[in-house]
Amino acid sequence: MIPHYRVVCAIIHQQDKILAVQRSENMKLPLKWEFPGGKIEPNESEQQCIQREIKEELDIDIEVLQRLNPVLHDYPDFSIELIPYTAKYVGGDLKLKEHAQHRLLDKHELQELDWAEADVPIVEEYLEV
Ligand SMILES: Nc1nc2c([nH]c(=O)n2[C@@H]2O[C@H](COP(=O)(O)OP(=O)(O)OP(=O)(O)O)[C@@H](O)[C@H]2O)c(=O)[nH]1
Repeated sequence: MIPHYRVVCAIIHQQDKILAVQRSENMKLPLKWEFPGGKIEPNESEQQCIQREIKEELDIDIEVLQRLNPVLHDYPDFSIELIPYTAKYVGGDLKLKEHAQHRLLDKHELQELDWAEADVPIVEEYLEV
């Protein structure tokens, strides 16, 4: 059986821009772009998970806004349920703890990135909102 993960990610707005982060070479899905987030731990709510992961990975504070539709995706060696939330940047200086780089993008630039496959439908749905 391949592992299945429940992963929460945040589409974070900072003024008119949206934050995207690039996975580093030594992570799974190397150099793919994603929304920051991570696996839900036991006894943790989705909202607690996203707050914790954003603090750990980026050291910024966010306000969680709206849950969007989850995506089920099968990668060759694991499967995920990826649950996106929109969120607003509230404060703190962004420090990348795990990722290779970050970009703040206009909405129309999002589709230019090489997204992790599970994120593609999320970007598409977000652009329709
Ligand atoms: N955080 C996040 N993970 C995503 C996204 N899209 C996507 O396929 N994933 C996958 O979901 C998995 C879980 O995320 P994670 O951020 O906790 O993974 P991790 O650092 O523990 O990876 P690792 O197992 O290599 O240490 C990762 O393998 C990642 O590739 C996304 O938009 N955000």
